[in-house]
Amino acid sequence: MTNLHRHAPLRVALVGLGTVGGGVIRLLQTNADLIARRAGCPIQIVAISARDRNKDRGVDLSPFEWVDDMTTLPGREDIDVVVELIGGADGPALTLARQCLSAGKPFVTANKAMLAHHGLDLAALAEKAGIALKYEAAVAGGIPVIKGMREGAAANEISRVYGILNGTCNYILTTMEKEGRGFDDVLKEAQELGFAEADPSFDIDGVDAAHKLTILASLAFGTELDFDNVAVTGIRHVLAEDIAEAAALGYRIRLVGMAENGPEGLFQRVHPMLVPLDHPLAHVDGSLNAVVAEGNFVGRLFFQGRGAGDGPTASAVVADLIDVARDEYGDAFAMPVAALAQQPPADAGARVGRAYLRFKVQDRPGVLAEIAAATRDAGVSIESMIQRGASHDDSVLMAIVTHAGEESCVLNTLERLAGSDSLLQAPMVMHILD
Ligand SMILES: NC(=O)C1=CN([C@@H]2O[C@H](COP(=O)(O)OP(=O)(O)OC[C@H]3O[C@@H](n4cnc5c(N)ncnc54)[C@H](O)[C@@H]3O)[C@@H](O)[C@H]2O)C=CC1
Ligand SMILES: N[C@@H](CC=O)C(=O)O
Ligand code: NA
Repeated sequence: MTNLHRHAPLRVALVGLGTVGGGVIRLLQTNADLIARRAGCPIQIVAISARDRNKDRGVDLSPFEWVDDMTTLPGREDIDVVVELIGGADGPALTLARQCLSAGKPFVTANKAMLAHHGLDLAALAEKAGIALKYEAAVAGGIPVIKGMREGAAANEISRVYGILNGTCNYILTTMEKEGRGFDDVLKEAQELGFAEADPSFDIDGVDAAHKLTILASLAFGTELDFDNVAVTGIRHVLAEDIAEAAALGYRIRLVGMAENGPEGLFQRVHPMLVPLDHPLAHVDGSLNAVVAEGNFVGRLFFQGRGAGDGPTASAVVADLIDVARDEYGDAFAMPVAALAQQPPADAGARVGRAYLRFKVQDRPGVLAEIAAATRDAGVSIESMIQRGASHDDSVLMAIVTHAGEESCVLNTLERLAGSDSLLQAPMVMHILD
């Protein structure tokens, strides 16, 4: 340790000792001296808590006091800040957050589920107590996008924010694409690498990305968090054939979270999209995340980095602790809760864009004409089409890219085909990023 510290140590209680908690312990140990110089004081874990005291976590926990009842932490005067790395929108994480913020104890969390659902209430508690509520790890893991949006881009009116917000899905999609491996096999690997949520359906069904998008949208637009109006589609129904057809058409498939704000309302959606090869998001691979924000003075900002895993996520948690030690914090959502605007949701059907439609159909005369008639009657104009027969049965895969048109017309095409006995499975629609 150097002798340049300005203050006594920042004393931390760490709750949750899984992937991220373990990473935080390792990072605070490995970079202790540098962190102390940057923070102006050493950052020391004094107390730890998790569900299972006896589990081997691959880190030495003996220097720390084990606490069985985490609800005792908010009242302790020998603890300066509580770090919550349990997860879950409600339950013990939320109880702990409320107790800490009500008791005037600064609070650091990586819990995007809790923030997406209860962020405004928690921010109001922090505001009332005049203390820090920090959550850099909650969105895009190690990328300092919360700081970037809250501080760096704070002068701008942001019209659109979008990006790849889930490391597990990006790892699955890009590994399937590059190595031709199956979905379940790659998901298992993402879990072993510590990327996935405790319940991985939150990842693959797009819910985790929606939690993060909710937070980003509030920061970007100065609007209240509105998780309930995020339209969510995950990657469960993306087939290896879609990835191959998208590649043949000049695209890569990514799970994209996108939010736009304008006079027509707040548009928020998470869905697999076709990303043109010349767009930077097409080159974001593995557990990388990326966020694009378009500001009226700064122009296009592009943030990229590791969105999941112990090291990157711990990096964000400890950055928050350094801010707490420096006494550098402000309103959790970049302005007082009362100043956040209430914005109604926009009508997605009126959006104009291009789309990819995939049909698995019977290989028999008239099927192509049936689909073409449905698109024509719905007012959808076709830009390109690929049709391939399967070698193992008499099915045909038809992949269509439309010209730009209203999304409601694409949905109308599907409605016209609903119930057709030519379709062997439900069609897939993916919008194309422009
Ligand atoms: N793993 C990652 O790459 C990232 C995770 N996060 C978030 O960080 C948080 C922690 O995630 P992980 O470390 O991956 O989870 P994990 O499942 O590896 O660890 C969770 C820890 O919390 C403890 N825990 C769970 N329920 C508890 C309860 N009721 N009482 C006491 N302890 C309890 C477990 O014993 C375990 O030590 C979650 O909110 C997650 O969404 C955020 C960014 C990235
Ligand atoms: N499960 C999440 C972890 C980080 O937020 C992901 O895969 O991105
Ligand atoms: Na982050």
